[in-house]
Amino acid sequence: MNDSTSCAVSEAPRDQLAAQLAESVAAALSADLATQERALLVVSGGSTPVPFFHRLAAMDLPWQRVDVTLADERWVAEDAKDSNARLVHENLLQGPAAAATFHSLTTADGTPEIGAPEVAKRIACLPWPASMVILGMGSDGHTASLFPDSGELGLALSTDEATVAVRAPSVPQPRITLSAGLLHQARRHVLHIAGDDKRAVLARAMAGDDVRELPIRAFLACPLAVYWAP
Ligand SMILES: O=C(O)[C@H](O)[C@@H](O)[C@H](O)[C@H](O)COP(=O)(O)O
Repeated sequence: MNDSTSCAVSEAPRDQLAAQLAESVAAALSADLATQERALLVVSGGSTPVPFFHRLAAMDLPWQRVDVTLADERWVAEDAKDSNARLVHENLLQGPAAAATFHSLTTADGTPEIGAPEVAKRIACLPWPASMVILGMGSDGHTASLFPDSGELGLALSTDEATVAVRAPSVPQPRITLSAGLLHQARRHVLHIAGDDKRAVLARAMAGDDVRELPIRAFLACPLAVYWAP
């Protein structure tokens, strides 16, 4: 795995991949914490990151100096079963990593359109640039909540704002996403995916350039370190 090579692919069983990614994230946080007081890690939801969260949570790091937030979130209560905040609390903020500070992407407002400005203010107070952004990807090529069928995709790809409220016919709940511009600011970018279907989507993304068709394309030149397992 070479974090400086665009789209380098690491192939390993999923648990081994999770361990490798946890090592890489810990090294990035340690390197940044050697020169700055606090470091920021941006993670994604979904099913893929769970074993990685478990590995990272056990790492020996000065977690009390680490801020954690999400690339995107469903606009649901933090204790809802499909809340990414809940996923992070239950799987990452455990053991040594419980000392990290988590910053959610939701408010008590009824919609992300109302809550997004407050979340943006919260997010602006974090120690940017993030040490690392870890993205996932759906089989439609979405990443974070940048969905091909969302009316807000163009805004999320172009705005200088930190957050965008998103609705997409392909997903049941409204969402909030960090904008592509803010995600781009991170020092390091990782795409963590598993399965032959995701690999095929990535190959298709790498063979073209229409970001609206496959929004993951917005990150292919970051450079993006790809962690893939069968
Ligand atoms: O679900 C989320 O919270 C993220 O918005 C999404 O971008 C996710 O990373 C991909 O959909 C991959 O999800 P899986 O890991 O479940 O395939």
